[in-house]
Amino acid sequence: MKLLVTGGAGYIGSVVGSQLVAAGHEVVVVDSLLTGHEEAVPDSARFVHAGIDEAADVVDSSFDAVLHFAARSLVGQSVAEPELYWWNNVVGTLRLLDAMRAADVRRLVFSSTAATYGRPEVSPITEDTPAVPINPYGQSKLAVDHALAGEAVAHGLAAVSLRYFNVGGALGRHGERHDPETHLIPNVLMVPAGRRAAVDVFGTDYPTPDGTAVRDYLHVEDLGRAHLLALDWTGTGAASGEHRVYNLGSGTGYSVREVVEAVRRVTGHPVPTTDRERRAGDPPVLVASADRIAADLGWRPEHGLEQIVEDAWTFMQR
Ligand SMILES: NC(=O)c1ccc[n+]([C@@H]2O[C@H](COP(=O)([O-])OP(=O)(O)OC[C@H]3O[C@@H](n4cnc5c(N)ncnc54)[C@H](O)[C@@H]3O)[C@@H](O)[C@H]2O)c1
Ligand SMILES: O=c1ccn([C@@H]2O[C@H](COP(=O)(O)OP(=O)(O)O[C@H]3O[C@H](CO)[C@@H](O)[C@H](O)[C@H]3O)[C@@H](O)[C@H]2O)c(=O)[nH]1
Repeated sequence: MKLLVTGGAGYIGSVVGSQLVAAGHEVVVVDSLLTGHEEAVPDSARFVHAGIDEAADVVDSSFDAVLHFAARSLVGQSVAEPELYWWNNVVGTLRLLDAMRAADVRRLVFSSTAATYGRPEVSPITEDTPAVPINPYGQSKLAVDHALAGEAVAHGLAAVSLRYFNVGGALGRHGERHDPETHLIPNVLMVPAGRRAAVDVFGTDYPTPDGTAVRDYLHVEDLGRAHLLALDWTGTGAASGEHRVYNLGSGTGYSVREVVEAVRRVTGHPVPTTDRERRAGDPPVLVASADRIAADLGWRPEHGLEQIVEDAWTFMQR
Protein backbone atom coordinates (compact mmCIF):
# COMPACT_ATOMS: atom_id res chain seq x y z
CA MET A 1 0.00 0.00 0.00
CA LYS A 2 0.97 3.62 -0.33
CA LEU A 3 0.86 5.11 3.17
CA LEU A 4 1.15 8.58 4.61
CA VAL A 5 2.91 8.57 7.98
CA THR A 6 2.57 11.88 9.83
CA GLY A 7 5.20 12.40 12.54
CA GLY A 8 7.44 9.76 10.93
CA ALA A 9 10.59 11.65 11.98
CA GLY A 10 9.62 11.27 15.65
CA TYR A 11 10.17 8.38 18.04
CA ILE A 12 7.15 6.16 17.52
CA GLY A 13 6.39 7.25 13.94
CA SER A 14 9.92 6.39 12.82
CA VAL A 15 9.77 2.93 14.42
CA VAL A 16 6.37 2.08 12.97
CA GLY A 17 7.33 3.67 9.63
CA SER A 18 10.33 1.35 9.44
CA GLN A 19 8.11 -1.65 10.23
CA LEU A 20 5.72 -0.57 7.45
CA VAL A 21 8.63 -0.31 5.00
CA ALA A 22 9.85 -3.74 6.11
CA ALA A 23 6.36 -5.12 5.47
CA GLY A 24 6.65 -3.95 1.85
CA HIS A 25 4.61 -0.74 1.95
CA GLU A 26 5.51 2.51 0.23
CA VAL A 27 5.84 5.17 2.95
CA VAL A 28 5.69 8.94 2.64
CA VAL A 29 6.57 10.79 5.86
CA VAL A 30 5.14 14.24 6.59
CA ASP A 31 6.83 15.90 9.54
CA SER A 32 7.40 19.51 10.57
CA LEU A 33 10.51 18.50 12.60
CA LEU A 34 8.98 20.25 15.61
CA THR A 35 10.37 17.51 17.86
CA GLY A 36 11.56 14.99 15.25
CA HIS A 37 14.85 14.48 13.43
CA GLU A 38 15.18 14.20 9.66
CA GLU A 39 17.79 11.43 10.00
CA ALA A 40 15.20 9.33 11.89
CA VAL A 41 12.98 9.07 8.78
CA PRO A 42 12.93 5.38 7.82
CA ASP A 43 15.24 4.28 5.02
CA SER A 44 13.55 4.35 1.62
CA ALA A 45 10.63 6.46 2.87
CA ARG A 46 10.04 9.75 1.05
CA PHE A 47 10.28 12.75 3.39
CA VAL A 48 8.10 15.84 3.05
CA HIS A 49 9.06 18.64 5.44
CA ALA A 50 5.61 20.08 6.16
CA GLY A 51 3.01 20.47 8.86
CA ILE A 52 -0.17 18.39 8.93
CA ASP A 53 -2.06 21.66 8.42
CA GLU A 54 -0.52 21.60 4.92
CA ALA A 55 -1.72 18.04 4.28
CA ALA A 56 -3.84 19.17 1.33
CA ASP A 57 -0.60 19.75 -0.60
CA VAL A 58 0.53 16.18 -0.02
CA VAL A 59 -2.50 13.88 0.19
CA ASP A 60 -3.90 12.71 -3.11
CA SER A 61 -5.96 9.75 -4.23
CA SER A 62 -2.85 7.59 -4.76
CA PHE A 63 -2.68 7.03 -0.97
CA ASP A 64 -4.41 4.00 0.53
CA ALA A 65 -4.28 5.03 4.18
CA VAL A 66 -2.83 7.42 6.76
CA LEU A 67 -1.07 6.63 10.04
CA HIS A 68 -1.25 9.79 12.13
CA PHE A 69 1.45 10.14 14.83
CA ALA A 70 2.21 13.87 14.51
CA ALA A 71 1.35 15.74 17.71
CA ARG A 72 2.63 17.75 20.58
CA SER A 73 2.73 15.46 23.61
CA LEU A 74 4.21 17.19 26.66
CA VAL A 75 1.65 17.24 29.47
CA GLY A 76 3.29 20.10 31.40
CA GLN A 77 3.58 22.26 28.31
CA SER A 78 -0.08 21.57 27.51
CA VAL A 79 -1.09 22.98 30.90
CA ALA A 80 1.08 26.09 30.47
CA GLU A 81 0.24 26.73 26.81
CA PRO A 82 -3.01 24.89 26.00
CA GLU A 83 -3.56 26.80 22.76
CA LEU A 84 -0.55 25.03 21.23
CA TYR A 85 -2.32 21.73 21.78
CA TRP A 86 -5.70 22.78 20.36
CA TRP A 87 -4.10 24.28 17.25
CA ASN A 88 -1.58 21.54 16.58
CA ASN A 89 -3.35 18.37 17.70
CA VAL A 90 -6.97 19.28 17.00
CA VAL A 91 -7.04 21.91 14.24
CA GLY A 92 -4.06 20.25 12.51
CA THR A 93 -5.88 16.92 12.53
CA LEU A 94 -9.08 18.50 11.19
CA ARG A 95 -7.04 19.86 8.25
CA LEU A 96 -5.61 16.39 7.69
CA LEU A 97 -9.13 14.91 7.71
CA ASP A 98 -10.28 17.59 5.23
CA ALA A 99 -7.41 16.66 2.91
CA MET A 100 -8.18 12.94 3.24
CA ARG A 101 -11.86 13.50 2.51
CA ALA A 102 -11.06 15.62 -0.54
CA ALA A 103 -8.70 12.94 -1.87
CA ASP A 104 -11.05 10.10 -0.94
CA VAL A 105 -8.49 8.44 1.38
CA ARG A 106 -10.75 6.63 3.82
CA ARG A 107 -8.47 4.66 6.17
CA LEU A 108 -6.78 6.06 9.27
CA VAL A 109 -4.86 4.81 12.30
CA PHE A 110 -4.50 7.47 15.00
CA SER A 111 -2.18 7.78 18.03
CA SER A 112 -4.49 8.36 20.98
CA THR A 113 -3.32 8.04 24.56
CA ALA A 114 -4.01 6.76 28.05
CA ALA A 115 -4.05 10.44 29.02
CA THR A 116 -7.63 10.52 27.65
CA TYR A 117 -8.71 8.59 30.79
CA GLY A 118 -7.44 11.18 33.25
CA ARG A 119 -7.29 9.87 36.81
CA PRO A 120 -9.45 6.74 36.64
CA GLU A 121 -10.75 5.05 39.77
CA VAL A 122 -10.41 1.56 38.28
CA SER A 123 -7.49 -0.63 37.34
CA PRO A 124 -6.98 -2.07 34.81
CA ILE A 125 -8.49 0.56 32.50
CA THR A 126 -10.75 -0.72 29.73
CA GLU A 127 -12.06 1.19 26.73
CA ASP A 128 -15.37 1.50 28.60
CA THR A 129 -13.72 3.37 31.48
CA PRO A 130 -15.01 6.96 31.26
CA ALA A 131 -12.57 9.21 29.43
CA VAL A 132 -12.18 12.32 31.61
CA PRO A 133 -8.81 13.83 30.70
CA ILE A 134 -7.21 16.14 33.26
CA ASN A 135 -4.91 18.16 31.00
CA PRO A 136 -5.15 19.85 27.58
CA TYR A 137 -2.91 17.20 25.99
CA GLY A 138 -5.39 14.41 26.89
CA GLN A 139 -8.32 16.67 26.03
CA SER A 140 -6.90 17.39 22.57
CA LYS A 141 -6.47 13.67 21.87
CA LEU A 142 -9.98 12.87 23.12
CA ALA A 143 -11.37 15.64 20.91
CA VAL A 144 -9.77 13.94 17.90
CA ASP A 145 -11.19 10.57 18.96
CA HIS A 146 -14.64 12.16 18.90
CA ALA A 147 -13.96 13.86 15.56
CA LEU A 148 -13.03 10.51 14.05
CA ALA A 149 -16.21 8.87 15.32
CA GLY A 150 -18.28 11.53 13.56
CA GLU A 151 -16.18 11.44 10.40
CA ALA A 152 -16.61 7.66 10.20
CA VAL A 153 -20.40 7.80 10.43
CA ALA A 154 -20.85 10.82 8.15
CA HIS A 155 -18.22 10.13 5.50
CA GLY A 156 -17.43 6.42 5.60
CA LEU A 157 -13.99 6.72 7.22
CA ALA A 158 -12.56 3.50 8.68
CA ALA A 159 -10.58 4.63 11.70
CA VAL A 160 -8.81 3.20 14.73
CA SER A 161 -7.73 5.21 17.76
CA LEU A 162 -4.97 3.35 19.56
CA ARG A 163 -4.68 4.51 23.15
CA TYR A 164 -1.05 3.93 24.04
CA PHE A 165 0.03 3.53 27.63
CA ASN A 166 3.76 4.12 28.33
CA VAL A 167 5.85 3.33 25.28
CA GLY A 168 9.53 2.41 25.59
CA GLY A 169 12.36 0.53 23.92
CA ALA A 170 13.79 0.94 20.45
CA LEU A 171 14.05 -0.85 17.14
CA GLY A 172 17.50 -0.81 15.52
CA ARG A 173 18.49 2.77 14.74
CA HIS A 174 15.05 4.10 15.69
CA GLY A 175 14.52 5.12 19.29
CA GLU A 176 13.64 7.88 21.70
CA ARG A 177 15.60 11.13 21.40
CA HIS A 178 13.62 14.03 22.88
CA ASP A 179 15.01 17.34 24.07
CA PRO A 180 14.01 17.99 26.76
CA GLU A 181 13.42 14.36 27.73
CA THR A 182 10.56 13.90 30.17
CA HIS A 183 10.02 10.13 29.93
CA LEU A 184 11.16 7.95 32.79
CA ILE A 185 13.14 5.18 31.07
CA PRO A 186 15.47 7.38 28.97
CA ASN A 187 15.92 9.69 31.95
CA VAL A 188 16.98 6.82 34.22
CA LEU A 189 19.33 5.50 31.51
CA MET A 190 21.08 8.89 31.38
CA VAL A 191 22.65 8.02 34.75
CA PRO A 192 24.59 4.92 33.58
CA ALA A 193 25.26 6.81 30.32
CA GLY A 194 27.12 9.42 32.39
CA ARG A 195 24.80 12.23 31.32
CA ARG A 196 23.35 12.90 34.76
CA ALA A 197 24.38 12.10 38.30
CA ALA A 198 21.01 10.92 39.63
CA VAL A 199 17.43 10.49 38.50
CA ASP A 200 14.49 12.31 40.07
CA VAL A 201 11.66 10.23 41.51
CA PHE A 202 8.54 12.36 41.26
CA GLY A 203 6.26 11.43 44.17
CA THR A 204 7.02 8.90 46.91
CA ASP A 205 3.70 9.12 48.78
CA TYR A 206 1.32 7.60 46.24
CA PRO A 207 -1.11 4.89 47.43
CA THR A 208 1.01 2.19 45.76
CA PRO A 209 3.13 -0.62 47.30
CA ASP A 210 6.39 1.40 47.32
CA GLY A 211 4.82 4.88 47.21
CA THR A 212 5.93 5.68 43.64
CA ALA A 213 3.67 5.95 40.58
CA VAL A 214 2.77 2.83 38.65
CA ARG A 215 2.69 2.69 34.83
CA ASP A 216 2.14 0.09 32.13
CA TYR A 217 5.25 -0.05 29.89
CA LEU A 218 4.91 -1.36 26.36
CA HIS A 219 7.71 -2.13 23.89
CA VAL A 220 7.54 0.09 20.80
CA GLU A 221 8.02 -2.98 18.59
CA ASP A 222 4.85 -4.56 20.04
CA LEU A 223 3.08 -1.23 19.62
CA GLY A 224 4.08 -1.18 15.96
CA ARG A 225 2.65 -4.65 15.32
CA ALA A 226 -0.69 -3.40 16.63
CA HIS A 227 -0.61 -0.62 14.01
CA LEU A 228 -0.12 -3.11 11.20
CA LEU A 229 -3.09 -5.16 12.47
CA ALA A 230 -5.25 -2.04 12.88
CA LEU A 231 -4.30 -0.92 9.37
CA ASP A 232 -5.34 -4.31 7.99
CA TRP A 233 -8.67 -4.04 9.81
CA THR A 234 -9.41 -0.65 8.22
CA GLY A 235 -9.20 -2.39 4.84
CA THR A 236 -11.93 -4.90 5.62
CA GLY A 237 -15.31 -4.17 4.06
CA ALA A 238 -17.07 -3.96 7.41
CA ALA A 239 -14.72 -1.24 8.66
CA SER A 240 -16.02 1.53 6.41
CA GLY A 241 -18.02 3.96 8.55
CA GLU A 242 -16.67 2.51 11.77
CA HIS A 243 -14.36 4.04 14.38
CA ARG A 244 -12.81 1.74 16.96
CA VAL A 245 -10.86 2.52 20.12
CA TYR A 246 -8.28 0.08 21.47
CA ASN A 247 -6.02 0.29 24.49
CA LEU A 248 -2.40 -0.73 23.94
CA GLY A 249 -0.59 -1.82 27.06
CA SER A 250 0.90 -4.93 28.64
CA GLY A 251 -1.59 -5.25 31.49
CA THR A 252 1.25 -5.15 34.03
CA GLY A 253 2.17 -2.14 36.13
CA TYR A 254 5.64 -1.19 37.38
CA SER A 255 6.49 1.49 39.88
CA VAL A 256 9.12 4.15 39.25
CA ARG A 257 11.42 2.37 41.72
CA GLU A 258 10.93 -0.95 39.88
CA VAL A 259 11.93 0.73 36.61
CA VAL A 260 15.06 2.14 38.28
CA GLU A 261 15.85 -1.36 39.59
CA ALA A 262 15.43 -2.82 36.07
CA VAL A 263 17.91 -0.24 34.76
CA ARG A 264 20.40 -1.22 37.48
CA ARG A 265 20.05 -4.90 36.51
CA VAL A 266 20.33 -4.33 32.76
CA THR A 267 23.23 -1.85 32.81
CA GLY A 268 25.08 -3.16 35.87
CA HIS A 269 25.52 0.45 37.03
CA PRO A 270 24.48 2.04 40.29
CA VAL A 271 21.63 4.52 39.78
CA PRO A 272 21.31 7.10 42.55
CA THR A 273 17.82 8.59 42.94
CA THR A 274 16.59 11.89 44.36
CA ASP A 275 13.11 11.94 45.90
CA ARG A 276 11.03 14.85 44.62
CA GLU A 277 7.50 16.20 44.97
CA ARG A 278 4.79 14.67 42.78
CA ARG A 279 4.78 16.00 39.21
CA ALA A 280 1.63 18.06 38.61
CA GLY A 281 -1.08 16.14 36.79
CA ASP A 282 0.38 12.64 37.29
CA PRO A 283 -2.20 9.95 38.15
CA PRO A 284 -0.99 7.38 40.74
CA VAL A 285 -1.67 4.25 38.65
CA LEU A 286 -2.28 3.69 34.92
CA VAL A 287 -2.53 0.07 33.83
CA ALA A 288 -4.27 -1.07 30.65
CA SER A 289 -6.59 -3.86 29.87
CA ALA A 290 -5.79 -4.67 26.24
CA ASP A 291 -8.27 -7.55 26.11
CA ARG A 292 -10.37 -5.89 23.42
CA ILE A 293 -7.64 -5.70 20.77
CA ALA A 294 -6.50 -9.21 21.73
CA ALA A 295 -10.01 -10.53 21.10
CA ASP A 296 -10.74 -8.51 17.95
CA LEU A 297 -7.38 -8.39 16.17
CA GLY A 298 -5.34 -11.10 17.90
CA TRP A 299 -2.71 -8.65 19.22
CA ARG A 300 -0.59 -9.54 22.23
CA PRO A 301 2.60 -7.89 23.50
CA GLU A 302 5.68 -10.12 23.39
CA HIS A 303 8.31 -8.07 25.25
CA GLY A 304 8.54 -7.29 28.96
CA LEU A 305 10.10 -4.44 30.93
CA GLU A 306 13.59 -6.03 30.89
CA GLN A 307 13.64 -6.11 27.07
CA ILE A 308 12.29 -2.56 26.86
CA VAL A 309 15.10 -1.28 29.07
CA GLU A 310 17.72 -3.40 27.27
CA ASP A 311 16.74 -2.09 23.83
CA ALA A 312 16.47 1.52 25.04
CA TRP A 313 19.96 1.13 26.57
CA THR A 314 21.44 -0.30 23.35
CA PHE A 315 19.90 2.59 21.44
CA MET A 316 21.22 5.20 23.86
CA GLN A 317 24.73 3.78 23.56
CA ARG A 318 24.66 4.25 19.78
N1 LIG B 1 5.67 8.21 23.75
C1 LIG B 1 4.60 7.77 24.43
O1 LIG B 1 4.74 7.09 25.46
C2 LIG B 1 3.20 8.07 23.93
C3 LIG B 1 2.11 7.62 24.70
C4 LIG B 1 0.81 7.88 24.24
C5 LIG B 1 0.60 8.52 23.02
N2 LIG B 1 1.67 8.95 22.28
C6 LIG B 1 1.41 9.62 21.00
O2 LIG B 1 2.19 9.00 19.98
C7 LIG B 1 2.54 9.94 18.99
C8 LIG B 1 4.04 9.93 18.76
O3 LIG B 1 4.69 10.23 19.98
P1 LIG B 1 6.28 10.27 20.10
O4 LIG B 1 6.64 9.90 21.49
O5 LIG B 1 6.88 9.53 18.97
O6 LIG B 1 6.54 11.85 19.94
P2 LIG B 1 7.64 12.61 19.08
O7 LIG B 1 7.62 14.01 19.56
O8 LIG B 1 8.94 11.88 19.10
O9 LIG B 1 7.07 12.54 17.60
C9 LIG B 1 6.06 13.40 17.11
C10 LIG B 1 6.47 13.82 15.70
O10 LIG B 1 5.41 14.64 15.14
C11 LIG B 1 6.00 15.77 14.53
N3 LIG B 1 4.98 16.83 14.53
C12 LIG B 1 4.41 17.43 15.61
N4 LIG B 1 3.48 18.30 15.22
C13 LIG B 1 3.44 18.25 13.85
C14 LIG B 1 2.66 18.90 12.87
N5 LIG B 1 1.74 19.80 13.17
N6 LIG B 1 2.88 18.59 11.56
C15 LIG B 1 3.81 17.67 11.22
N7 LIG B 1 4.58 17.04 12.11
C16 LIG B 1 4.40 17.31 13.42
C17 LIG B 1 7.23 16.08 15.36
O11 LIG B 1 8.21 16.84 14.66
C18 LIG B 1 7.74 14.66 15.68
O12 LIG B 1 8.62 14.19 14.68
C19 LIG B 1 2.00 11.29 19.47
O13 LIG B 1 0.76 11.52 18.82
C20 LIG B 1 1.80 11.07 20.97
O14 LIG B 1 0.78 11.91 21.46
C21 LIG B 1 2.96 8.75 22.71
O1 LIG C 1 12.58 11.68 35.44
C1 LIG C 1 11.49 11.19 35.70
C2 LIG C 1 10.48 11.03 34.71
C3 LIG C 1 9.27 10.48 35.08
N1 LIG C 1 9.03 10.10 36.36
C4 LIG C 1 7.74 9.47 36.73
O2 LIG C 1 7.62 8.29 35.98
C5 LIG C 1 6.25 8.04 35.64
C6 LIG C 1 6.14 7.89 34.13
O3 LIG C 1 6.43 9.16 33.54
P1 LIG C 1 6.63 9.39 31.97
O4 LIG C 1 7.64 8.41 31.46
O5 LIG C 1 6.93 10.83 31.78
O6 LIG C 1 5.24 9.00 31.34
P2 LIG C 1 3.77 9.50 31.65
O7 LIG C 1 3.76 10.80 32.34
O8 LIG C 1 3.07 8.36 32.35
O9 LIG C 1 3.18 9.75 30.20
C7 LIG C 1 3.39 8.85 29.09
O10 LIG C 1 2.43 7.85 29.08
C8 LIG C 1 1.08 8.32 28.94
C9 LIG C 1 0.18 7.15 28.94
O11 LIG C 1 0.26 6.42 30.14
C10 LIG C 1 0.95 9.08 27.63
O12 LIG C 1 -0.33 9.61 27.55
C11 LIG C 1 1.97 10.19 27.54
O13 LIG C 1 1.90 10.75 26.24
C12 LIG C 1 3.35 9.64 27.78
O14 LIG C 1 4.28 10.70 27.82
C13 LIG C 1 5.46 9.26 36.20
O15 LIG C 1 4.95 8.91 37.45
C14 LIG C 1 6.54 10.33 36.37
O16 LIG C 1 6.27 11.27 37.38
C15 LIG C 1 10.01 10.24 37.33
O17 LIG C 1 9.79 9.89 38.50
N2 LIG C 1 11.21 10.78 36.97
